[in-house]
Amino acid sequence: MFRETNTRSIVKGISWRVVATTTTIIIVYIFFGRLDLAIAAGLIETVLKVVLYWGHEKIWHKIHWGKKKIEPFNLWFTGLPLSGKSTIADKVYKELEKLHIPIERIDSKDIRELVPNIGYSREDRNRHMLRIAHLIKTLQNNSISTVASFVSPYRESRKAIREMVKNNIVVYLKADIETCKRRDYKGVYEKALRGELENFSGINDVYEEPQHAEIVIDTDTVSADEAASQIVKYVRKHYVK
Ligand SMILES: Nc1ncnc2c1ncn2[C@@H]1O[C@H](COP(=O)(O)OS(=O)(=O)O)[C@@H](OP(=O)(O)O)[C@H]1O
Ligand SMILES: Nc1ncnc2c1ncn2[C@@H]1O[C@H](COP(=O)(O)OP(=O)(O)O)[C@@H](O)[C@H]1O
Repeated sequence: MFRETNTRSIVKGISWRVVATTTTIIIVYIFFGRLDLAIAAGLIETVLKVVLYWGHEKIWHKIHWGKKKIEPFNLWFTGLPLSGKSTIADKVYKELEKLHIPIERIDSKDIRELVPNIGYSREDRNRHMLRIAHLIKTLQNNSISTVASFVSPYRESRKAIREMVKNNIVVYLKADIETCKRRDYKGVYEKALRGELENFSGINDVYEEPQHAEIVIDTDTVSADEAASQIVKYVRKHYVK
């Protein structure tokens, strides 16, 4: 993020006055063929317009009509491992970035690398979710929206997130467990089925389906592109009009 310095504003103001005054001088000279008149018009215009511009800006500063506040929102992707969370969330994030709103992407794999000693027990995952909720809340306090993707298999942790975070949009990516196993490019289902992973959601631990998700998409039948487009449409309708 950049902040406009006072020096830059002043230099920009001067450069614009030079361009505008020169234009006025040229136009008056073309019409009347008198350089003295053209320069006088240019000078009067400069003084008058500096004062008028200042007044005009002051008045508009007080008028709130036509201004739209963009409320930060959180898109929360949940679903079984390999249901398509990262794939679709990445696509959605790429599209939302084009709207020039402050937005961040938070994916489970990046966060788990940063937070050591966090496992997959119910207690660990619930604690982990509270940390993520706190992070999102902090970003929202600075008007930054988020696209977050986590398995988040338990209702209580998704409820905690909803309570802590503003404008929470739960996106439940439904997928048949057999489909997820077929997509297993990470080899995690294979490991879980061999008994090498404990508490693996959908295999040897529960995935509690969301009951109040704002968006539900079945990735068995809906392509990743179509899913992303549905989600972006929802965000544009409710938050970025
Ligand atoms: N035991 C166990 N259970 C579930 N998932 C496991 C487990 N071990 C490793 N993995 C891989 O880690 C990813 C899930 O991490 P998350 O941070 O999203 O989980 S949670 O939200 O804290 O429940 C998840 O990745 P995704 O495929 O991106 O969902 C799994 O591949
Ligand atoms: N309709 C779909 N939506 C999302 N991903 C899909 C879809 N069909 C096939 N896939 C594939 O399934 C895999 C999903 O992996 P990923 O996005 O990492 O899931 P997750 O983050 O839920 O573990 C990717 O290889 C993706 O290309």
